[in-house]
Amino acid sequence: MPLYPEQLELAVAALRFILPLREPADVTLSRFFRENPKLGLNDRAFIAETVFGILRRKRFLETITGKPTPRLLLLAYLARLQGMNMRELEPYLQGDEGDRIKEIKAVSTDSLPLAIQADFPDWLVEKLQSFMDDKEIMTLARSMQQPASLDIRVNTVLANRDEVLEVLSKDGIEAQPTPFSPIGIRLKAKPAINKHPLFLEGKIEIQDEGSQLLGFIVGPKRQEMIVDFCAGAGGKTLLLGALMKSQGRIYAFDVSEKRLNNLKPRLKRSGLSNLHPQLINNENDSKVKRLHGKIDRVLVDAPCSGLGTLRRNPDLKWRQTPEAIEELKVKQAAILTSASKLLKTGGRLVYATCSILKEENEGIVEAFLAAHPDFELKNCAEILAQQQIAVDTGEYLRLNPAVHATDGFFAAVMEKRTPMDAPAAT
Ligand SMILES: C[S@@+](CC[C@H](N)C(=O)[O-])C[C@H]1O[C@@H](n2cnc3c(N)ncnc32)[C@H](O)[C@@H]1O
Repeated sequence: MPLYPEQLELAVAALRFILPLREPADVTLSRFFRENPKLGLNDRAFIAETVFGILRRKRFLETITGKPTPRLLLLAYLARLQGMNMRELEPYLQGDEGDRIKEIKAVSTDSLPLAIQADFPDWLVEKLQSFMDDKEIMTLARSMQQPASLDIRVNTVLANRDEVLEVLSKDGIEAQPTPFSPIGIRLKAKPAINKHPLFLEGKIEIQDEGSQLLGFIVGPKRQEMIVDFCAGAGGKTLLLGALMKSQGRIYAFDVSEKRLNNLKPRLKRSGLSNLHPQLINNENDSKVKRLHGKIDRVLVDAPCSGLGTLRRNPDLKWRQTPEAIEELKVKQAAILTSASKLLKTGGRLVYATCSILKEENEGIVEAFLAAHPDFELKNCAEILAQQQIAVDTGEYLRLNPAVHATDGFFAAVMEKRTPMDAPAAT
């Protein structure tokens, strides 16, 4: 669809509004849309796509433009990354912008440092270099420079995948089954699926395929007692509830009242009756202690840097800091330790993040296992294979957008041994 100059101006205004990056870009963009209620659907789509496209390549665009204004960033994005030629850009250009764009188009990028090509902050590249080579970092970075697909999960309590695929096809929404999750569907485009009857009737939820796989890693059985320790707005809780066919009992803990409140309408739509949201003050809350030793499976979907979700939240790479990650690591270890006390002997503890950093993933799990010999690491690939899910990343689940076309996720499964099997602490 051709651009028109007003659209370009609107995108510049949105970019100016968002670029200080004082809060998450999606929050600021929603505010921009609320303050500009007359914008049509096409304008909104163009603005969102453009602003997020620029945030994904902000460092690269700033480098090739020198000291850029939001307008120049946008023009450079259209010229360099969207492949618009000078003739197409001409109607939008002012003053000497034509000359600037010609220069920008000619900048050679082959010898740019890795961090600029990857479009990562230096500190992130340094952290990644401690366990990845430069080629691997570039492959990961390129995958994170692309927008994420729109994945949905079929709520198997109310529908099955074939039936949902049939409705979508009838409604002209192109979709296909996700390659790994047996209850996932990947949409070709980004329709407003949250307005579709399938969504309103609770038959589908929006959920990245990687997030869906975490439910299968937990593998809850009907009649079990489950705790989703960091349930948030319940993305994974709802999946666990459906996998249990609305039987058994799931406690959805979180310290954020706002997030738990966001779970309520989703819970209502889902038709599930086995979920019990519980606001806790912290990981040592008395509501947690009351359940010590009584739970079959615990999911710790820990608060993390979120760096596995850069396709969706590209602003995170510019807002996250090494200092904040240090604080998160302390929190992650404390939550995992508290959560582990909930388990019965033989129970399953799943630690998961949407981070790509070893220090938030393997680092936390290895320290936990060293201090808790009563827990034994289990093999994620085997657990998935038992459910006919062919994702083999070894003992740990390590999903990566470059390999699996999902967000970056990590999971480890640990089982609480019977006391006599447990070796002494190291
Ligand atoms: C990665 S998010 C959870 C996402 C959620 N599981 C989902 O699938 O949508 C991490 C959550 O941990 C919560 N959290 C932070 N500190 C916590 C604590 N001490 N105990 C429990 N939850 C905590 C945050 O409020 C946040 O909702």
